[in-house]
Amino acid sequence: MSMLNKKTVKEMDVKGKKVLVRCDFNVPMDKEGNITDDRRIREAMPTVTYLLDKGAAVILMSHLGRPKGEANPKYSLEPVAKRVQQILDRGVIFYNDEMVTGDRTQELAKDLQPGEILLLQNVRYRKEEENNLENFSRELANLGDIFINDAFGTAHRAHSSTAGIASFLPSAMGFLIEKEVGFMGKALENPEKPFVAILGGAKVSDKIGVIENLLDKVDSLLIGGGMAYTFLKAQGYEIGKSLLEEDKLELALSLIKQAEDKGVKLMLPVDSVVAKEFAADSEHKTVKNEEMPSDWLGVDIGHETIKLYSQEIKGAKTVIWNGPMGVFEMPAFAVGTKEITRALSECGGTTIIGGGDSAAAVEQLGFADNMSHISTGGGASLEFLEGRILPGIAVLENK
Ligand SMILES: Nc1ncnc2c1ncn2[C@@H]1O[C@H](COP(=O)(O)OP(=O)(O)O)[C@@H](O)[C@H]1O
Ligand SMILES: O=C(OP(=O)(O)O)[C@H](O)COP(=O)(O)O
Repeated sequence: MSMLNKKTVKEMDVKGKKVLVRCDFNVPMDKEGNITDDRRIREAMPTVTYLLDKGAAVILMSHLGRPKGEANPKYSLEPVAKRVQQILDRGVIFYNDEMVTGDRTQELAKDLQPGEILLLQNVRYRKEEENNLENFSRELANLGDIFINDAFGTAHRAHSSTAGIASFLPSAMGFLIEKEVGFMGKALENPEKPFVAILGGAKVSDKIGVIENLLDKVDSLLIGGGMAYTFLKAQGYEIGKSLLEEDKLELALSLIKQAEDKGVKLMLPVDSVVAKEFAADSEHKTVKNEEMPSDWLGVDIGHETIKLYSQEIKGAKTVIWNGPMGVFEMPAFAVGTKEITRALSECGGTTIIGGGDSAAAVEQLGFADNMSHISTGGGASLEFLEGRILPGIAVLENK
Protein backbone atom coordinates (compact mmCIF):
# COMPACT_ATOMS: atom_id res chain seq x y z
CA MET A 1 0.00 0.00 0.00
CA SER A 2 1.36 3.36 -0.95
CA MET A 3 1.02 6.47 1.18
CA LEU A 4 1.12 8.59 -1.95
CA ASN A 5 -2.44 7.83 -3.10
CA LYS A 6 -4.31 9.35 -0.19
CA LYS A 7 -6.97 12.01 -0.63
CA THR A 8 -5.79 15.53 0.05
CA VAL A 9 -7.62 18.43 1.62
CA LYS A 10 -8.10 19.92 -1.86
CA GLU A 11 -10.33 16.99 -2.81
CA MET A 12 -12.78 17.63 0.03
CA ASP A 13 -15.83 19.85 -0.12
CA VAL A 14 -15.26 21.91 3.02
CA LYS A 15 -17.46 24.97 2.50
CA GLY A 16 -19.69 25.55 5.50
CA LYS A 17 -18.24 22.47 7.21
CA LYS A 18 -16.47 22.12 10.55
CA VAL A 19 -13.10 20.62 9.80
CA LEU A 20 -11.07 18.91 12.53
CA VAL A 21 -7.36 19.26 11.76
CA ARG A 22 -4.82 17.18 13.70
CA CYS A 23 -1.53 19.08 13.83
CA ASP A 24 1.75 18.33 15.56
CA PHE A 25 2.10 21.41 17.75
CA ASN A 26 4.52 19.54 20.02
CA VAL A 27 7.01 22.41 20.00
CA PRO A 28 9.98 22.98 22.28
CA MET A 29 9.41 25.46 25.11
CA ASP A 30 11.63 27.02 27.75
CA LYS A 31 10.86 26.86 31.49
CA GLU A 32 8.60 29.91 31.31
CA GLY A 33 6.49 28.31 28.57
CA ASN A 34 7.90 30.45 25.73
CA ILE A 35 8.03 28.61 22.40
CA THR A 36 11.68 28.34 21.33
CA ASP A 37 11.08 26.97 17.82
CA ASP A 38 7.72 27.42 16.10
CA ARG A 39 8.52 25.69 12.80
CA ARG A 40 5.95 22.94 13.36
CA ILE A 41 3.27 25.59 13.92
CA ARG A 42 4.26 27.64 10.86
CA GLU A 43 4.40 24.54 8.66
CA ALA A 44 0.82 23.67 9.60
CA MET A 45 -0.61 27.04 8.60
CA PRO A 46 -1.11 26.49 4.84
CA THR A 47 -3.80 23.90 5.56
CA VAL A 48 -5.50 26.16 8.08
CA THR A 49 -5.55 29.24 5.83
CA TYR A 50 -6.74 27.15 2.89
CA LEU A 51 -9.69 25.85 4.91
CA LEU A 52 -10.60 29.30 6.22
CA ASP A 53 -10.45 30.76 2.71
CA LYS A 54 -12.74 27.99 1.46
CA GLY A 55 -15.37 28.91 4.04
CA ALA A 56 -14.78 26.19 6.61
CA ALA A 57 -14.66 26.49 10.39
CA VAL A 58 -11.43 24.98 11.72
CA ILE A 59 -11.03 22.94 14.90
CA LEU A 60 -7.36 22.31 15.64
CA MET A 61 -6.17 19.34 17.73
CA SER A 62 -2.70 18.48 18.98
CA HIS A 63 -0.71 16.96 21.79
CA LEU A 64 2.14 18.69 23.59
CA GLY A 65 4.73 16.66 25.46
CA ARG A 66 3.76 13.57 27.39
CA PRO A 67 1.27 14.46 30.16
CA LYS A 68 0.34 10.77 30.43
CA GLY A 69 -3.42 11.05 30.41
CA GLU A 70 -3.77 13.80 33.00
CA ALA A 71 -4.50 17.52 32.79
CA ASN A 72 -1.28 19.37 33.61
CA PRO A 73 -0.79 23.13 33.10
CA LYS A 74 2.82 22.52 32.12
CA TYR A 75 1.54 20.92 28.93
CA SER A 76 -1.27 23.37 28.14
CA LEU A 77 -1.65 24.38 24.50
CA GLU A 78 -2.47 27.97 25.46
CA PRO A 79 0.94 29.32 24.30
CA VAL A 80 0.32 27.60 20.96
CA ALA A 81 -3.10 29.28 20.63
CA LYS A 82 -1.36 32.64 21.08
CA ARG A 83 1.31 31.81 18.52
CA VAL A 84 -1.22 30.67 15.90
CA GLN A 85 -3.12 33.90 16.54
CA GLN A 86 0.07 35.95 15.97
CA ILE A 87 1.08 34.09 12.83
CA LEU A 88 -2.34 34.28 11.18
CA ASP A 89 -3.27 37.66 12.63
CA ARG A 90 -6.73 36.38 13.47
CA GLY A 91 -8.46 35.22 16.63
CA VAL A 92 -8.08 31.71 17.98
CA ILE A 93 -10.65 30.46 20.44
CA PHE A 94 -9.06 28.41 23.21
CA TYR A 95 -10.72 27.06 26.33
CA ASN A 96 -8.72 25.28 29.03
CA ASP A 97 -10.85 22.14 29.06
CA GLU A 98 -9.33 19.42 31.23
CA MET A 99 -11.60 16.91 29.51
CA VAL A 100 -10.63 18.21 26.03
CA THR A 101 -14.10 17.40 24.67
CA GLY A 102 -16.20 18.54 27.66
CA ASP A 103 -19.55 20.42 27.60
CA ARG A 104 -18.07 23.88 27.08
CA THR A 105 -15.89 22.69 24.19
CA GLN A 106 -18.89 21.00 22.59
CA GLU A 107 -20.78 24.31 22.79
CA LEU A 108 -17.84 26.23 21.34
CA ALA A 109 -17.57 23.76 18.47
CA LYS A 110 -21.30 23.88 17.84
CA ASP A 111 -21.31 27.68 17.65
CA LEU A 112 -18.13 27.94 15.55
CA GLN A 113 -18.72 29.92 12.34
CA PRO A 114 -17.00 29.65 8.95
CA GLY A 115 -13.69 31.51 9.10
CA GLU A 116 -13.27 30.90 12.85
CA ILE A 117 -10.62 28.79 14.59
CA LEU A 118 -10.97 26.76 17.77
CA LEU A 119 -7.95 25.01 19.31
CA LEU A 120 -8.75 22.13 21.65
CA GLN A 121 -6.71 21.51 24.80
CA ASN A 122 -3.89 18.93 24.69
CA VAL A 123 -5.44 15.63 23.54
CA ARG A 124 -3.00 13.71 25.77
CA TYR A 125 -4.81 15.11 28.84
CA ARG A 126 -7.08 12.12 28.18
CA LYS A 127 -5.73 8.67 28.87
CA GLU A 128 -7.80 7.23 26.03
CA GLU A 129 -5.79 9.18 23.43
CA GLU A 130 -2.61 7.10 23.36
CA ASN A 131 -4.60 3.88 23.68
CA ASN A 132 -6.63 4.90 20.63
CA LEU A 133 -9.87 4.15 22.48
CA GLU A 134 -13.04 4.40 20.50
CA ASN A 135 -14.99 6.52 22.98
CA PHE A 136 -12.49 9.38 22.75
CA SER A 137 -12.11 9.06 18.97
CA ARG A 138 -15.90 9.37 18.75
CA GLU A 139 -16.04 12.37 21.11
CA LEU A 140 -13.51 14.18 18.93
CA ALA A 141 -15.28 13.20 15.73
CA ASN A 142 -18.60 14.48 17.11
CA LEU A 143 -17.17 18.02 17.22
CA GLY A 144 -16.92 18.31 13.42
CA ASP A 145 -17.77 17.00 9.95
CA ILE A 146 -14.42 16.20 8.30
CA PHE A 147 -11.04 14.96 9.58
CA ILE A 148 -7.80 16.26 8.10
CA ASN A 149 -4.54 14.83 9.38
CA ASP A 150 -1.62 17.21 9.03
CA ALA A 151 0.44 15.99 12.00
CA PHE A 152 3.35 14.38 10.19
CA GLY A 153 5.50 14.37 13.35
CA THR A 154 2.88 12.17 15.05
CA ALA A 155 1.86 10.10 12.02
CA HIS A 156 3.79 7.09 13.38
CA ARG A 157 1.43 6.95 16.37
CA ALA A 158 -1.94 5.20 16.18
CA HIS A 159 -3.84 7.35 18.66
CA SER A 160 -7.46 8.54 18.90
CA SER A 161 -6.74 11.95 17.34
CA THR A 162 -4.36 10.64 14.65
CA ALA A 163 -5.99 7.37 13.64
CA GLY A 164 -9.13 6.30 15.54
CA ILE A 165 -11.08 9.42 14.59
CA ALA A 166 -10.81 8.54 10.87
CA SER A 167 -13.28 5.68 11.41
CA PHE A 168 -16.04 8.18 12.07
CA LEU A 169 -15.50 10.97 9.52
CA PRO A 170 -14.56 11.53 5.89
CA SER A 171 -10.79 12.02 5.97
CA ALA A 172 -7.81 13.31 3.98
CA MET A 173 -4.28 14.54 4.48
CA GLY A 174 -3.32 18.20 4.83
CA PHE A 175 -0.66 20.07 2.85
CA LEU A 176 2.16 19.39 5.32
CA ILE A 177 1.73 15.61 5.27
CA GLU A 178 1.32 15.81 1.51
CA LYS A 179 4.64 17.67 1.25
CA GLU A 180 6.49 15.32 3.61
CA VAL A 181 5.20 12.20 1.89
CA GLY A 182 5.82 13.77 -1.50
CA PHE A 183 9.51 14.51 -0.90
CA MET A 184 10.41 11.39 1.05
CA GLY A 185 8.11 9.09 -0.90
CA LYS A 186 9.59 10.18 -4.23
CA ALA A 187 13.11 9.67 -2.90
CA LEU A 188 12.23 6.13 -1.83
CA GLU A 189 10.14 5.14 -4.83
CA ASN A 190 11.55 7.01 -7.77
CA PRO A 191 14.69 9.01 -6.88
CA GLU A 192 16.67 11.04 -9.35
CA LYS A 193 20.14 9.54 -9.36
CA PRO A 194 22.83 9.67 -8.13
CA PHE A 195 21.05 9.19 -4.80
CA VAL A 196 23.23 9.74 -1.73
CA ALA A 197 22.19 9.04 1.87
CA ILE A 198 24.08 10.46 4.83
CA LEU A 199 23.49 8.91 8.20
CA GLY A 200 24.93 10.04 11.50
CA GLY A 201 23.84 10.65 15.06
CA ALA A 202 24.57 8.74 18.16
CA LYS A 203 23.48 5.17 17.67
CA VAL A 204 23.66 2.48 15.00
CA SER A 205 20.71 0.73 16.62
CA ASP A 206 18.40 3.70 15.86
CA LYS A 207 19.34 3.63 12.18
CA ILE A 208 19.50 -0.09 11.30
CA GLY A 209 16.06 -0.15 9.69
CA VAL A 210 16.85 2.96 7.65
CA ILE A 211 20.22 1.63 6.49
CA GLU A 212 18.70 -1.67 5.45
CA ASN A 213 15.87 -0.03 3.54
CA LEU A 214 18.13 2.53 1.84
CA LEU A 215 20.73 -0.03 0.77
CA ASP A 216 18.28 -1.18 -1.89
CA LYS A 217 17.82 2.32 -3.25
CA VAL A 218 20.91 4.54 -2.90
CA ASP A 219 24.13 4.79 -4.89
CA SER A 220 26.20 5.86 -1.89
CA LEU A 221 25.78 5.74 1.85
CA LEU A 222 27.96 8.06 3.93
CA ILE A 223 28.26 7.30 7.62
CA GLY A 224 29.35 9.76 10.29
CA GLY A 225 28.62 10.72 13.89
CA GLY A 226 28.96 8.47 16.89
CA MET A 227 27.57 5.49 15.00
CA ALA A 228 30.59 5.45 12.66
CA TYR A 229 32.85 4.13 15.43
CA THR A 230 31.04 0.81 15.74
CA PHE A 231 31.70 0.32 12.00
CA LEU A 232 35.37 1.35 12.35
CA LYS A 233 35.86 -0.93 15.34
CA ALA A 234 34.26 -3.79 13.38
CA GLN A 235 36.90 -3.18 10.69
CA GLY A 236 39.61 -3.57 13.30
CA TYR A 237 40.46 0.06 14.07
CA GLU A 238 41.28 1.34 17.54
CA ILE A 239 38.41 3.70 18.48
CA GLY A 240 39.57 4.75 21.96
CA LYS A 241 36.69 5.86 24.14
CA SER A 242 34.42 6.70 21.20
CA LEU A 243 30.79 5.60 21.23
CA LEU A 244 30.56 1.85 20.67
CA GLU A 245 27.68 -0.56 20.47
CA GLU A 246 29.46 -3.80 21.19
CA ASP A 247 26.42 -5.91 20.26
CA LYS A 248 26.21 -4.28 16.81
CA LEU A 249 29.74 -5.11 15.61
CA GLU A 250 28.65 -8.14 13.61
CA LEU A 251 25.71 -6.27 12.19
CA ALA A 252 28.06 -3.48 11.08
CA LEU A 253 30.17 -6.01 9.16
CA SER A 254 27.07 -7.54 7.65
CA LEU A 255 25.85 -4.10 6.48
CA ILE A 256 29.25 -3.40 4.90
CA LYS A 257 29.01 -6.75 3.11
CA GLN A 258 25.41 -6.13 1.99
CA ALA A 259 26.46 -2.77 0.55
CA GLU A 260 29.24 -4.46 -1.41
CA ASP A 261 26.87 -7.13 -2.73
CA LYS A 262 24.35 -4.51 -3.82
CA GLY A 263 26.94 -2.27 -5.45
CA VAL A 264 26.36 0.55 -2.98
CA LYS A 265 29.36 2.71 -2.13
CA LEU A 266 29.39 2.67 1.68
CA MET A 267 31.78 5.32 2.98
CA LEU A 268 33.17 5.56 6.50
CA PRO A 269 35.23 8.37 8.02
CA VAL A 270 38.97 8.22 7.27
CA ASP A 271 39.81 10.72 10.00
CA SER A 272 38.18 12.18 13.12
CA VAL A 273 38.35 15.06 15.50
CA VAL A 274 39.17 13.44 18.82
CA ALA A 275 38.77 14.99 22.26
CA LYS A 276 40.41 14.11 25.54
CA GLU A 277 37.05 14.25 27.29
CA PHE A 278 33.39 14.78 26.38
CA ALA A 279 33.34 18.53 27.04
CA ALA A 280 32.97 21.65 24.89
CA ASP A 281 36.35 23.04 26.03
CA SER A 282 38.25 19.76 25.88
CA GLU A 283 41.67 19.55 24.29
CA HIS A 284 41.17 18.16 20.74
CA LYS A 285 42.97 17.33 17.52
CA THR A 286 42.36 15.65 14.16
CA VAL A 287 43.75 12.15 13.61
CA LYS A 288 43.61 9.51 10.89
CA ASN A 289 41.81 6.25 11.73
CA GLU A 290 45.20 4.55 12.21
CA GLU A 291 46.32 7.17 14.73
CA MET A 292 43.40 7.09 17.18
CA PRO A 293 44.72 7.41 20.75
CA SER A 294 43.32 4.72 23.04
CA ASP A 295 42.14 7.16 25.72
CA TRP A 296 40.51 9.89 23.56
CA LEU A 297 37.13 9.85 21.86
CA GLY A 298 35.87 10.70 18.36
CA VAL A 299 33.56 13.73 18.39
CA ASP A 300 33.43 14.79 14.73
CA ILE A 301 34.52 13.74 11.24
CA GLY A 302 37.91 15.13 10.18
CA HIS A 303 38.94 17.40 7.24
CA GLU A 304 39.84 14.57 4.90
CA THR A 305 36.47 12.89 5.49
CA ILE A 306 34.70 16.21 4.96
CA LYS A 307 36.48 16.55 1.63
CA LEU A 308 35.64 13.02 0.47
CA TYR A 309 32.00 13.24 1.57
CA SER A 310 31.57 16.71 0.02
CA GLN A 311 32.88 15.40 -3.31
CA GLU A 312 30.42 12.53 -3.16
CA ILE A 313 27.53 14.88 -2.39
CA LYS A 314 28.53 17.33 -5.13
CA GLY A 315 27.19 15.28 -8.05
CA ALA A 316 24.08 14.02 -6.27
CA LYS A 317 20.59 14.60 -7.65
CA THR A 318 18.89 13.34 -4.47
CA VAL A 319 20.31 13.53 -0.95
CA ILE A 320 18.72 12.31 2.26
CA TRP A 321 20.40 13.20 5.53
CA ASN A 322 19.58 11.98 9.00
CA GLY A 323 21.79 12.47 12.05
CA PRO A 324 24.62 14.97 12.70
CA MET A 325 28.24 14.17 11.82
CA GLY A 326 29.53 15.03 15.27
CA VAL A 327 28.65 16.53 18.62
CA PHE A 328 27.37 19.65 16.86
CA GLU A 329 25.94 21.11 20.07
CA MET A 330 29.55 21.93 21.03
CA PRO A 331 30.87 24.56 18.57
CA ALA A 332 34.36 23.05 18.33
CA PHE A 333 32.82 19.79 17.12
CA ALA A 334 30.21 21.22 14.75
CA VAL A 335 32.57 21.69 11.79
CA GLY A 336 31.81 18.35 10.12
CA THR A 337 28.05 18.85 10.39
CA LYS A 338 28.38 22.43 9.14
CA GLU A 339 30.55 21.52 6.14
CA ILE A 340 28.23 18.68 5.13
CA THR A 341 25.32 21.12 5.40
CA ARG A 342 27.24 23.47 3.12
CA ALA A 343 27.91 20.66 0.62
CA LEU A 344 24.19 19.87 0.55
CA SER A 345 23.21 23.48 0.02
CA GLU A 346 25.60 23.71 -2.94
CA CYS A 347 24.86 20.38 -4.61
CA GLY A 348 21.91 21.55 -6.71
CA GLY A 349 19.93 18.33 -6.26
CA THR A 350 16.90 17.64 -4.10
CA THR A 351 18.03 17.77 -0.46
CA ILE A 352 15.91 16.19 2.25
CA ILE A 353 16.71 16.53 5.94
CA GLY A 354 15.19 14.12 8.45
CA GLY A 355 13.64 15.67 11.54
CA GLY A 356 15.09 15.72 15.03
CA ASP A 357 18.70 16.75 15.58
CA SER A 358 19.63 16.99 11.90
CA ALA A 359 16.87 19.53 11.32
CA ALA A 360 17.94 21.41 14.45
CA ALA A 361 21.56 21.43 13.26
CA VAL A 362 20.68 22.76 9.79
CA GLU A 363 18.59 25.53 11.32
CA GLN A 364 21.13 26.39 13.99
CA LEU A 365 23.82 26.67 11.32
CA GLY A 366 21.64 29.00 9.22
CA PHE A 367 21.20 26.79 6.14
CA ALA A 368 17.51 25.92 6.50
CA ASP A 369 16.39 27.99 3.50
CA ASN A 370 18.87 26.23 1.21
CA MET A 371 17.32 22.78 1.67
CA SER A 372 14.53 21.37 -0.50
CA HIS A 373 12.77 19.86 2.48
CA ILE A 374 13.30 19.66 6.23
CA SER A 375 11.02 17.13 7.85
CA THR A 376 8.93 18.15 10.87
CA GLY A 377 9.09 14.61 12.27
CA GLY A 378 12.04 12.88 13.92
CA GLY A 379 10.65 9.46 14.79
CA ALA A 380 8.10 9.70 11.98
CA SER A 381 10.67 10.45 9.26
CA LEU A 382 12.88 7.60 10.49
CA GLU A 383 9.96 5.17 10.32
CA PHE A 384 9.01 6.51 6.90
CA LEU A 385 12.58 6.02 5.64
CA GLU A 386 12.54 2.51 7.09
CA GLY A 387 9.74 1.85 4.61
CA ARG A 388 7.14 1.42 7.32
CA ILE A 389 3.53 2.40 6.86
CA LEU A 390 2.63 5.29 9.16
CA PRO A 391 -0.73 4.57 10.83
CA GLY A 392 -1.86 8.22 10.84
CA ILE A 393 -1.61 8.22 7.05
CA ALA A 394 -2.75 4.64 6.42
CA VAL A 395 -6.18 5.35 7.96
CA LEU A 396 -6.98 8.19 5.55
CA GLU A 397 -9.26 7.70 2.55
CA ASN A 398 -7.68 6.66 -0.70
CA LYS A 399 -8.11 8.76 -3.84
N1 LIG B 1 30.93 11.24 17.69
C1 LIG B 1 29.88 11.40 18.52
N2 LIG B 1 29.96 11.03 19.81
C2 LIG B 1 28.92 11.19 20.63
N3 LIG B 1 27.73 11.72 20.26
C3 LIG B 1 27.62 12.10 18.99
C4 LIG B 1 28.68 11.97 18.06
N4 LIG B 1 28.25 12.43 16.87
C5 LIG B 1 26.99 12.86 17.06
N5 LIG B 1 26.59 12.67 18.33
C6 LIG B 1 25.32 13.03 18.95
O1 LIG B 1 24.24 12.40 18.32
C7 LIG B 1 23.07 13.11 18.68
C8 LIG B 1 22.06 13.04 17.58
O2 LIG B 1 21.78 11.71 17.29
P1 LIG B 1 20.39 11.18 16.82
O3 LIG B 1 19.37 11.49 17.90
O4 LIG B 1 20.57 9.79 16.40
O5 LIG B 1 20.10 12.14 15.56
P2 LIG B 1 18.72 12.49 14.87
O6 LIG B 1 17.82 13.09 15.94
O7 LIG B 1 19.05 13.49 13.82
O8 LIG B 1 18.18 11.20 14.33
C9 LIG B 1 23.50 14.54 18.94
O9 LIG B 1 23.12 14.90 20.25
C10 LIG B 1 25.01 14.50 18.78
O10 LIG B 1 25.69 15.24 19.77
O1 LIG C 1 8.07 15.30 18.71
C1 LIG C 1 7.66 14.22 18.29
O2 LIG C 1 8.50 13.21 17.94
P1 LIG C 1 10.04 13.44 17.44
O3 LIG C 1 10.78 14.11 18.58
O4 LIG C 1 10.54 12.04 17.18
O5 LIG C 1 9.98 14.29 16.20
C2 LIG C 1 6.20 13.98 18.02
O6 LIG C 1 5.41 15.07 18.45
C3 LIG C 1 5.72 12.67 18.65
O7 LIG C 1 5.76 12.76 20.05
P2 LIG C 1 5.83 11.41 20.90
O8 LIG C 1 7.16 10.76 20.63
O9 LIG C 1 5.66 11.85 22.36
O10 LIG C 1 4.69 10.50 20.45
